[in-house]
Amino acid sequence: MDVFIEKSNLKSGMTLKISGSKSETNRLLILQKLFGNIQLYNSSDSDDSEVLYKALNSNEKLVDIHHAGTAMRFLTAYYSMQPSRETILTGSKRMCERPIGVLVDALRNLGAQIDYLDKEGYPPLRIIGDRLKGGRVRLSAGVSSQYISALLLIAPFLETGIELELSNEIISMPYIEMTLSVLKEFGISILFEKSTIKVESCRDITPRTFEIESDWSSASYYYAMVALSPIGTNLRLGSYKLSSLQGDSQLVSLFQRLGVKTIEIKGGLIEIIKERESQSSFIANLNDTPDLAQTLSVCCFGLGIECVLTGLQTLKIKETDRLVALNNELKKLGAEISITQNSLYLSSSKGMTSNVTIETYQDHRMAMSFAPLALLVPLIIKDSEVVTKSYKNFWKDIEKLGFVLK
Ligand SMILES: O=C(O)C1=C[C@@H](OP(=O)(O)O)[C@@H](O)[C@H](O)C1
Ligand SMILES: C=C(OP(=O)(O)O)C(=O)O
Repeated sequence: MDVFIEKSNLKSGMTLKISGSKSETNRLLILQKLFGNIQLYNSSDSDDSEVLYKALNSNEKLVDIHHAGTAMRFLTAYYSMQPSRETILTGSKRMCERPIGVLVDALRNLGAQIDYLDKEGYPPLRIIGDRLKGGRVRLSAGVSSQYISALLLIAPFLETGIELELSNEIISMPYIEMTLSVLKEFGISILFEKSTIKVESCRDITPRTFEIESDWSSASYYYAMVALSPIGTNLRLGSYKLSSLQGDSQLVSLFQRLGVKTIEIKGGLIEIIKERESQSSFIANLNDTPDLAQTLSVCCFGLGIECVLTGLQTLKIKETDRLVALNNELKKLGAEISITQNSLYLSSSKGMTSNVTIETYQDHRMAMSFAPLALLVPLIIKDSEVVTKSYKNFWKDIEKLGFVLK
């Protein structure tokens, strides 16, 4: 369904509670299944977490995880170490275009039996599970950190643990650190030195609960809304803390440069306030925080400022080629933009075209990152339901904040 958003004003002083981090949730769902005695609070209600939960609690041979990258990668490792189980793991058309060869090769080197059912290096996969022993394996860290997290999550359950030797430049490092932090919280012994990560075998943990922090990537859209509003506008978001496991909490310093200040207040809330005008140009390397690329570039366009983003090499293998999608849609609004394989350049601009229809390319972040522009001009977001991949209540929540949707 397409949604028409009238030119709207953000209601200042409102409070929103956002659902749990999908990255934290999906790691913990795997560990919960493997250890059995973990209780989760504030789990993500995203499609990606629902689909993973369902897969982990079903004995079906055919498992379809739709668009969920983490579910695809984490389950490839998980099914590989389930003795006497055969699984056909597939996903949406786009998922079958997202590479998985680096992970499959690493698992095969550990003894896993995995076949490609269509194109070499891509889902769908046939996985014949077995008791993997573990050991040392080398893989590239330059394509997706999810391959590394997938191996780290099963590592405690392998007889000898795992030793990963990472080659190439490490991308999305905070997601690897999140996986390691979660394992450490359960008392699992980890050593990360230079480019080698060792995880010890450990099958038992003391039963415990885990309170998942809300999703910082979802918070980014509210940062953009506040940045595009008059000075003094503020919102309160929960449940967040400034010392987060999520790399996207770098929003705090990134948006400080766009005039938005963050304060941690009691009760697990943060307050974000438009404190001053933004800088006149914005330059950032997003190697650690690729999911913020759309929010930041669209917000800079709304602010009319120059924007130079680098470290974007992974964007082309996400839900869509996000660099091409940004280039197409920002151009429609009147932006002067150019892209390379790993960067985006946006000139400073004045004004934008009204009533443009934004294509979303089956990418939740295309819909949510363009929506804040309705604070400046009316616009139409195509296939608005895409947001449920990570943020089920997005449209309801922004209506509460004053956005007028039709
Ligand atoms: O591990 C995770 O939870 C994620 C890692 C990142 O992917 P890449 O490592 O492929 O960049 C990120 O873009 C994705 O949304 C979630
Ligand atoms: C890239 C994303 O997710 P995934 O890779 O897990 O599909 C995302 O949520 O922006």
